[in-house]
Amino acid sequence: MSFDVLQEKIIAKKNPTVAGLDAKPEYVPEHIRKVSYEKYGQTLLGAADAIWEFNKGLIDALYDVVPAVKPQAAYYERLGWAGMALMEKTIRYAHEKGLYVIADIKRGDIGSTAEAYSDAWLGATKVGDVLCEGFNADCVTLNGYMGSDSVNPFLKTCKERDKSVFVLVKTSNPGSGELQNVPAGADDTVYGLMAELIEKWGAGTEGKYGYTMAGAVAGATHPDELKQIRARMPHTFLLVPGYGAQGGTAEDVQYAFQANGHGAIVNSSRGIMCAWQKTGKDGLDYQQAARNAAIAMRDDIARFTTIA
Ligand SMILES: O=c1ccn([C@@H]2O[C@H](COP(=O)(O)O)[C@@H](O)[C@H]2O)c(=O)[nH]1
Repeated sequence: MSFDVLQEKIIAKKNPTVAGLDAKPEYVPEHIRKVSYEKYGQTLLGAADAIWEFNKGLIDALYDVVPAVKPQAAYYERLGWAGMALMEKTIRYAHEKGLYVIADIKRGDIGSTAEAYSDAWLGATKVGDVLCEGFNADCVTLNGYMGSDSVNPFLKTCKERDKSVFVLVKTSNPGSGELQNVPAGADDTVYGLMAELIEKWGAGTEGKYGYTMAGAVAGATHPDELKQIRARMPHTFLLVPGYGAQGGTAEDVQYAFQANGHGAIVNSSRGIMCAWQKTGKDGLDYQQAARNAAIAMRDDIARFTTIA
């Protein structure tokens, strides 16, 4: 079961964190960009080549520290076809290094289109008689606010290919409350109803750690809601973005975990990828800086959360 694999990687590394790979050219140190731009010019291909070198370097520096990486699709899509190839190569390389890959795609659409997204990111596409694999991530993020028919095709693929999903419940951004915190139902909120739906969608697929294949996203920046979500979703693995760059702290994210320290993974993207920008060494030390930042995050979270 996919979340069992993730939980076991977390236990083995004693580290419930995921390193985000938000592929922005500005995050890549100058010495790497220079080589790629000389080869391909200042083009989308040049940017994708520079980010590929950067991603490989980050993965090499982090694979024995973190259990997972989370490439954010928007940054790859922005680079056109070169970005799509970069995404595929990055996922493959992370897998070669034993990392669990969460593709942050936040998709949501009508059933037939959701099926196409699901084939693309978790499954395979039938071409003639042949099933051709696409990105082959272990897990994707989804926007489930279109309802069960937008999520079901992904859950079908999860069952067939042992994958999992994280569905948005309470997002980390400042405006998330505009809709998600609106009162709804009998003494509830929109995000509370979504939490209930996700528990229902996943029911019956629990793995050995007790989590279903339908996980949920709950931001570190809203610790009160995080606490409530943890209590209301006992069978749901949580992805917790918002630590670090968005202001979430180790004290805040402790509420995402169950008493045994299981059931959640905390993301940091800029905090790890851009750590080199704070060392004053022009990015020549970007690998060491990323590694130090990932270790510091692990140790920070361990001050409040112990993994059994
Ligand atoms: O509620 C959400 C859902 C997803 N994200 C994504 O996580 C990372 C956060 O990056 P940082 O640099 O660590 O702030 C980014 O890819 C977001 O798209 C989120 O922030 N909040």
